[in-house]
Amino acid sequence: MNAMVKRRVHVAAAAIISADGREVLIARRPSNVDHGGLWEFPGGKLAPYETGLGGLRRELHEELGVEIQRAQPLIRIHHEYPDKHILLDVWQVHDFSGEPFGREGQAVRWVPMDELVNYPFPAANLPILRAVMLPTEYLITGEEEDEARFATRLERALVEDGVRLVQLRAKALDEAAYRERAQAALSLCREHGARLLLNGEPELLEAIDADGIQLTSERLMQLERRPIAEGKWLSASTHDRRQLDHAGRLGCDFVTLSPLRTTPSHPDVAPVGWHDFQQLVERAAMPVFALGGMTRHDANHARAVGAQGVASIRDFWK
Ligand SMILES: Nc1nc2c([nH]c(=O)n2[C@@H]2O[C@H](COP(=O)(O)OP(=O)(O)OP(=O)(O)O)[C@@H](O)[C@H]2O)c(=O)[nH]1
Ligand SMILES: [Mg+2]
Repeated sequence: MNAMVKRRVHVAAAAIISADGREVLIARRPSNVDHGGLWEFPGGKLAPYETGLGGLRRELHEELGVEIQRAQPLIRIHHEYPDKHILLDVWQVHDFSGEPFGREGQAVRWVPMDELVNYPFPAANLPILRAVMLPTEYLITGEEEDEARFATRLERALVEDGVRLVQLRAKALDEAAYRERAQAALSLCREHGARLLLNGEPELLEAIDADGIQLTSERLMQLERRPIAEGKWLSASTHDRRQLDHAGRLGCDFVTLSPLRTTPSHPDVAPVGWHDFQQLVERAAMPVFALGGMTRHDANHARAVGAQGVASIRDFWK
């Protein structure tokens, strides 16, 4: 086949979420088709002139016998298969009518989010799994000198705001003090079912069994290989195309992209703005959180332009 005329395929797929928010519906591809026997998110190729959501409505009706009531964009993935370029346009479906079943004879199964990794999916699907498992809000902890007040603030965000993803950022602390705070933060996060990423060196995970590491953009660019195991979450701070591409090569599970707006903390840095943000995110190989002047009120807009959601200190650290 001539590589110059690789087929371009636009596919719409759905992460259908159970009413309690804990499970997602997956289906097994028949053994006689492309990627046969692998699991997938239900959906299929768009017909000419169909929109993503329009095509998805048709596919879910045909494949599962359900009608979409409410859907939100989750992630768009561009992936090169040997024979084709595929755009996977994935939607999170929160409400639907009808009882899903395999109308084409395929197996369908409700699976708890954190068991998704045990199912074999096509190669393009890894970022989708990440996106399904991640929330729309990412709390970055702010300055705090007092450990008791730190704990109170973190617990407030976990309980009142329902935060489920936390980055412990504490540039003012020395290593010993950081570790101590990390242990306290980890217990609180565990207690409330939240994940904790440590902002710092990958080696920190040897001392503190947190859920992952957030790299600075500087550290990101120095690394040539993923520095932590697949079972832990790797994130990085990015500000431009070069850093996003490098994060993709390194196998980052998600990233932040900033500053979306000008912020008091970085007044001299030119903001990315929604327009460029959307273009950068479109080509990113992993879920992206918008950071910089964001509040939870920006989350829907962020999703609409392709982001996983918003990351913020200000809006959660009260
Ligand atoms: N639906 C779906 N397709 C996926 C996923 N991941 C992935 O790589 N693909 C690929 O995207 C393409 C989707 O094609 P499909 O076979 O579902 O298309 P379709 O429902 O329109 O079927 P048809 O062409 O047999 O009528 C396949 O090449 C498939 O391997 C996924 O999670 N869901
Ligand atoms: Mg299909």
